Amino acid sequence: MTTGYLYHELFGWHDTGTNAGLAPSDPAAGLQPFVHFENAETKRRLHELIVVSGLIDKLERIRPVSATEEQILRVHTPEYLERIKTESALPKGGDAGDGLSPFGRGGYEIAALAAGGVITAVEAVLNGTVDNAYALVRPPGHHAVASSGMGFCIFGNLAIAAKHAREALGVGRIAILDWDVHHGNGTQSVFYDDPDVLTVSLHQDNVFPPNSGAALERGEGEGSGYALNVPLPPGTGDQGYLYAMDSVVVPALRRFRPEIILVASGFDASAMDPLSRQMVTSTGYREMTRRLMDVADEVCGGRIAVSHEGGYSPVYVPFCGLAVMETLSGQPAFGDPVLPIVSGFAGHDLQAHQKQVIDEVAGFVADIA
Ligand SMILES: Cc1nn(C)c(C)c1/N=N/c1ccc(/C=C/C(=O)NO)cc1
Ligand SMILES: [Zn+2]
Repeated sequence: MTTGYLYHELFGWHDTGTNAGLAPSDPAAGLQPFVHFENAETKRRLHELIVVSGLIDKLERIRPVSATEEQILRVHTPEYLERIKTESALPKGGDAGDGLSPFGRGGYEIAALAAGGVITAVEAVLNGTVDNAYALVRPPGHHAVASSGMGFCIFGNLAIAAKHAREALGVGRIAILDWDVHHGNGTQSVFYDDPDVLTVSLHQDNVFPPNSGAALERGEGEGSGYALNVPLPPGTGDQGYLYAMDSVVVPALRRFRPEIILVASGFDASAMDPLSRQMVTSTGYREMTRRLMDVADEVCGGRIAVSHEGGYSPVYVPFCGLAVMETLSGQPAFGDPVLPIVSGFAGHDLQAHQKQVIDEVAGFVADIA
């Protein structure tokens, strides 16, 4: 099994400042400056664990190539692209649109490298250089919509890569699974009316964006039925996520039969994440990846390309990400010293109210033609 791995130090230089990602510091309101939750550390620590664990020697290193303006414009408006370029040239940079997604000078070039990194990883999988790939990119992308960034995202990295695969490489059906704990609203919006791109989002119910990702968001027009959303209750642990994989994701992929599966891989559903309230452990991520690989082997020659999204625990993101990449590459587990703590939490078993949500969405899978 040849697994491609893409990372670049520039991703650690994306400057998100000290507004914590929630609101600019404001002493009068008691808001002290705080490192932005979407910071370099959570990605750099994952990269360094991949190196220190020795897994890096089992992976095929892929060098990112920056996305071109033409590639970015397949998803984003010219006005938005120009605004990012203009603000990126300023001494203190700018913001992607919601005041929570800042970038420093040169932020455009880094965001273009992130989007291009995902394109590069997808191309390596499609041309057979690697069997599957993980692009550890930053800034993340799954919240970005055509005319604005949001939720720490500047460009829709995976959406741009999927558009490239279809429009430049002639790929037919593409499935995009988003297991980041927040709704993959941006990716969904790009393909909402497209029956050839299936988007499936597993997320904690109504965390971010507000009022986004309900089970009844199922696509529109020609794309009706080709968006699936599983708004999981807070506290959902490994078995809840695995039941969602078995009941919704795998059956949907079997019916849809994509030519490649893309994954928006955030680790903010982990049991140690500060921005959400799920309980997934490295074992949960390992098993989710295993199930995805099994169905990918069935339907699309194992072709999977993964793009890093959120995940804000500097302690646990490394072990969750390592578990995914060990599974993708068929390597044995290095070990997760945090696992005894988080796997011991009560509530990992499938709960009735979680099963109810998942079973409702499972009923929609039959509408995939
Ligand atoms: C502040 C604020 N104010 N209000 C009203 C809302 C709803 C706010 N939440 N902001 C957030 C909360 C979480 C994220 C996570 C992004 C991610 O990890 N995506 O994968 C982004 C923005
Ligand atoms: Zn997230």
